Amino acid sequence: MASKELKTFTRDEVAKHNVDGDLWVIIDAKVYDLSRFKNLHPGGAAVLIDEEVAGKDATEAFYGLHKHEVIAKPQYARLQIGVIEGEKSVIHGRVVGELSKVPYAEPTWLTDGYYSPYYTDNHRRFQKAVRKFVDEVISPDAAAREEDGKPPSKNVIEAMAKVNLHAMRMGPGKHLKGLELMGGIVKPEEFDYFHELIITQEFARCGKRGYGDGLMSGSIIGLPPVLNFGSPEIKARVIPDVISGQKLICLAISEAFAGSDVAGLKTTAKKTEDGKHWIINGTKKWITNGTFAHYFTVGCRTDDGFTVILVERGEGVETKAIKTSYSPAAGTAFVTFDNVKVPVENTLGPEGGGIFVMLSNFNHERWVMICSSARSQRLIVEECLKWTTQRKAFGKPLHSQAVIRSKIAAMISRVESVQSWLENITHQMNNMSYKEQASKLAGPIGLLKMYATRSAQETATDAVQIFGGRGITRTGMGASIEHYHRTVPFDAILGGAEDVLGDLGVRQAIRAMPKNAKL
Ligand code: HEM
Repeated sequence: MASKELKTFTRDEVAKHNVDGDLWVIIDAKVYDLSRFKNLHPGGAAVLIDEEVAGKDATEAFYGLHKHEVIAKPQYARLQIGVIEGEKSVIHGRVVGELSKVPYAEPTWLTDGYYSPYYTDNHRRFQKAVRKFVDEVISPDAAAREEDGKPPSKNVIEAMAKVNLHAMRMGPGKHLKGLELMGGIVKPEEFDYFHELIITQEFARCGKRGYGDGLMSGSIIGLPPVLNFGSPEIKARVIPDVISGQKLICLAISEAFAGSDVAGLKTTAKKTEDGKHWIINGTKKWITNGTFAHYFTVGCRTDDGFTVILVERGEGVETKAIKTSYSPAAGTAFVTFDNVKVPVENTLGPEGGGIFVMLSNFNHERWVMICSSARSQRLIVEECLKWTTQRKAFGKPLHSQAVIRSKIAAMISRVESVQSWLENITHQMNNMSYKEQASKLAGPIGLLKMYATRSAQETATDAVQIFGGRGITRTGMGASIEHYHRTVPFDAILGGAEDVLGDLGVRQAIRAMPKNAKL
């Protein structure tokens, strides 16, 4: 509705429209005519005709029961007929590209008046641009695709390619050479792990876990073996395909038979008699992006042990969707390889050296997952702070209950400690060679991922308790909480189960114990 059509009313005038058939309410200094909408109201007519609501200021009642996005929808916004004389609306939803003012809703470095040793002005400019891009391009698609379960839209993948987001999500390195990054905000040689952390954390703000994985997360784990171990010919063909968003690649390691236990994998690759091809047979399970991937980075048993081979979709390759507890937008697949013939040139790294190819990939994958988990937890803190402020129980805001404040205290402490440890590790990554990272950071990253995902699950449980029935309802006020609680275990399983990672961290520490260290 154009604003000039809106009239100005006094509160007394509005109060006269307080009966069935002539029903107005005030919400945030705006006047709504609900006379006809009343019978369509999902919450029923009775609550609107109630004498506490009809003709009155229903701001508090409205925000106790609806998200702001309800009233921002065009079909409801047009119920507005006027504004209250001399008053201004103060409530607004997320503003594109803006930082939240809710305490702890942003990491410290993005909070007014606080400092950080890690981020430069360039990181800040980069964050602004990525946030705007996510708010404008990705978030609307995330909400729609999470609902209909289709893969992320092609126009989003293409828009990401245009600013080279796919390439940046592989981390700093030679693959960025000559590319214009985020419209030139950051030079390829300046791009560091804090820039990548920013991308991952801004993406996580969409709060749609299945879609998030659908957004080419398969490439983040499937492409590095090609980048680091592919032959020059393979690199020249596959890398441009993937970073331009034209083709998708996924990592196919885990099987119904084995996950973390790579030695237990059953997919085989046998050489043809002339030694020119591999013949691959076997199955892979839980392969993220598998249903729509064009390339598969596949872990195989070979005569020499374990070997990683690049397979293209074609004869003998089949993918079927697996129903998981998050959206099919992630493209989670069961993959079968039936006598698939692949040139030996597609071998990634040395034959029998697949374990090293995989291990060198794990640190980055797990670090990306921590970045994402930390940001998703923060989103939940923001939801809980808003909800406990606007929701009244026993006549007072929910946060007037000490037990609620204690849950929020624990949530804040968890997310802040995860973010601080993460930034410390990211700083180490910026200052270590890839090889040093593999030897010095595998343990800390494993431990932090374990800590982050345990924290995330505790926060999810606390949030459901705070939201009550709404925390288990897919629409309405608690929709984000329900979604988070349902999908949070993905972080704790993908990239290595919690106990395995914690153990890895401690074993690495034990190996480094000095022989002369005694009590
Ligand atoms: C412009 C005014 C209003 C619009 C457009 C509107 C719209 C909606 C919508 C779309 C829902 C479905 C739930 C959701 O998506 O969040 C809903 C539920 C509800 N509404 Fe309204 N509503 C309005 C005003 C009010 C007011 C003033 C009350 C006063 C008490 C109210 C009480 C409720 C209740 C009790 C529910 C059910 C909530 C639940 O299931 O948790 N609504 N409303």
